[in-house]
Amino acid sequence: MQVRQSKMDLHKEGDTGSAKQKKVKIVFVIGGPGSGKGTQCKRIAQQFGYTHLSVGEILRQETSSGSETGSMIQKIMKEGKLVPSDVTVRLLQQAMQGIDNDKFLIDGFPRDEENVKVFEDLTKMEPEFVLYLDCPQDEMEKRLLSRNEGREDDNIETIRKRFKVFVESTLPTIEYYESKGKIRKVDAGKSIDEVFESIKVIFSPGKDNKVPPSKHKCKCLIL
Ligand SMILES: Nc1ncnc2c1ncn2[C@@H]1O[C@H](COP(=O)(O)OP(=O)(O)OP(=O)(O)O)[C@@H](O)[C@H]1O
Ligand SMILES: Nc1ccn([C@@H]2O[C@H](COP(=O)(O)O)[C@@H](O)[C@H]2O)c(=O)n1
Ligand SMILES: [Mg+2]
Repeated sequence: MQVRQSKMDLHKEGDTGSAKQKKVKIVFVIGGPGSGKGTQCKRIAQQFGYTHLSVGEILRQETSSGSETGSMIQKIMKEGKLVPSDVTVRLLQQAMQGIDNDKFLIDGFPRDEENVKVFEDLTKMEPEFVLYLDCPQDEMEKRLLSRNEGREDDNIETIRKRFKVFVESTLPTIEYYESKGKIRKVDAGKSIDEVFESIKVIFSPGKDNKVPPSKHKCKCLIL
């Protein structure tokens, strides 16, 4: 069953049917809170033609919809916890289905092993690679406390809870992708420009991005 006509047709649950093939390249961007995911994704999207989707932003938008799901999400985010993966992945799928691009940067995803499993089950896709912004915690804390964007979760109490979730739930997903040879780690504790210089190497074709040429192409999906 298709929801919308788009160059990007993702699986919907129960859609095991037609043999239409689509090529979509997905890069997950993970790192601790304040590691600079949003900042760097904007630059990558601009320079390399990706569509940047921030999962945190998608969830925040849902909180202003007035729906019951929105209220549930708002409560969870305030506590620095993780939204159930079925909710998150469905909202992410909806956001992707409306976009006519075949290259996506998914910022802030996955956050735990359940995110990974539900994403793989519902979309039948895997990321091309996972960009990991590795940043010292004291630097991330400093950045978040001076971010000043009015986010309800940018207070010291919630920030510490988010760090705990990162260590306990998100780091294991990095190990999972490491075992698949998909982690591209950069030192995100440097200046914005310096971090982007390291990232450019990873995204530039023909550079030492450790993606073997045969695997660098988009995956073909059978829908
Ligand atoms: N390399 C850097 N050096 C100094 N400040 C930075 C750097 N990267 C980002 N910042 C600043 O730190 C703050 C957090 O950055 P950003 O919003 O990109 O992080 P994030 O990883 O998306 O965080 P979150 O997970 O909370 O959404 C912003 O105010 C941003 O301008
Ligand atoms: N996969 C995700 C991503 C985010 N959340 C929730 O949103 C909060 C903010 O996310 P940012 O990426 O903008 O920092 C995060 O603390 C979680 O509450 C989520 O549940 N699952
Ligand atoms: Mg962000």
